[in-house]
Amino acid sequence: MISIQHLTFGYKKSRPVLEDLSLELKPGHIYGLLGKNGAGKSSLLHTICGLLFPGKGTVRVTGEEPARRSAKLLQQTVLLPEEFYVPNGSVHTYVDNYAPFYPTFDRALFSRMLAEFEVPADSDLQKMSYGQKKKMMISFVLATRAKVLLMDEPTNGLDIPSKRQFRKVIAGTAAEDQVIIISTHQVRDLDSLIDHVLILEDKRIIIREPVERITQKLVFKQVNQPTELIAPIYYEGGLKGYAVVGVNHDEEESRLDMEIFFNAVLSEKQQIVPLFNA
Ligand SMILES: Nc1ncnc2c1ncn2[C@@H]1O[C@H](COP(=O)(O)OP(=O)(O)OP(=O)(O)O)[C@@H](O)[C@H]1O
Repeated sequence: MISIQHLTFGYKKSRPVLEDLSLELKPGHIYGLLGKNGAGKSSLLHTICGLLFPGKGTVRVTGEEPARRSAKLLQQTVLLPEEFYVPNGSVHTYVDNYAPFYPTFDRALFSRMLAEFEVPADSDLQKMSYGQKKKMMISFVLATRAKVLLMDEPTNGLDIPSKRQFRKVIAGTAAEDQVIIISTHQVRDLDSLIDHVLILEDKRIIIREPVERITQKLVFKQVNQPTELIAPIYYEGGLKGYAVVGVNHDEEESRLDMEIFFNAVLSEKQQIVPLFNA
């Protein structure tokens, strides 16, 4: 569905943000895109939807180059940016104006999601809070039923019940023919939703793994002392003891702690990345 080969992109030629980045993404999955501030996550999402153009290499979405901005592809690729603009008017007016760009737009689904998020459909967009606008935009993006949904920090600004509703609506609408990429720093909001982890570091994707494979290779534990795990690769102390990551030598079952995994990968790249390339 999404095939990126040797992509190099930079706002200035002399300073690439993404360099020789290759990535294949398949439909039917929810990918969590993680990376430090400034790693290039938003730039990558903008390149996938054709708002930024590759300097070198190729980006293909359903076989087409997004940079060509064909109507057929634009109807099937939707980006929810981190910062977005809403025009004057009501939610109804917004849908009347923008839904026609998406032939698969599902108005009934949109109304159900607004109700789920408790956003009144007759609200004036300019009078809504940031969180309410965001929930309207999330509902719109999902209701397009587009094949490629790209969301940049979608849970920023959502209150705690809305984060739970967000997980519920995504889990309830994600389809087998869709690729969903969610760029986030709020991994704890989403770690039950994401089924593949992408880590962008050093201008390329250094981890692209299904959650099950991560927990096959690594074991995640909460312990009183880090030494309770033989040869831990990484640990972090907290109020309840230590979160520890080690090599899963004994095929132990554990639950992926995405935040600890991300920190472990960045801190112990040399040890962890080769485990997945083997
Ligand atoms: N419009 C722009 N012009 C010039 N440089 C830019 C522009 N947008 C982003 N950059 C630079 O490109 C790099 C990657 O930015 P990008 O927004 O893609 O990162 P990010 O991983 O999404 O960051 P964050 O997690 O902070 O949102 C940063 O060094 C940033 O300063």
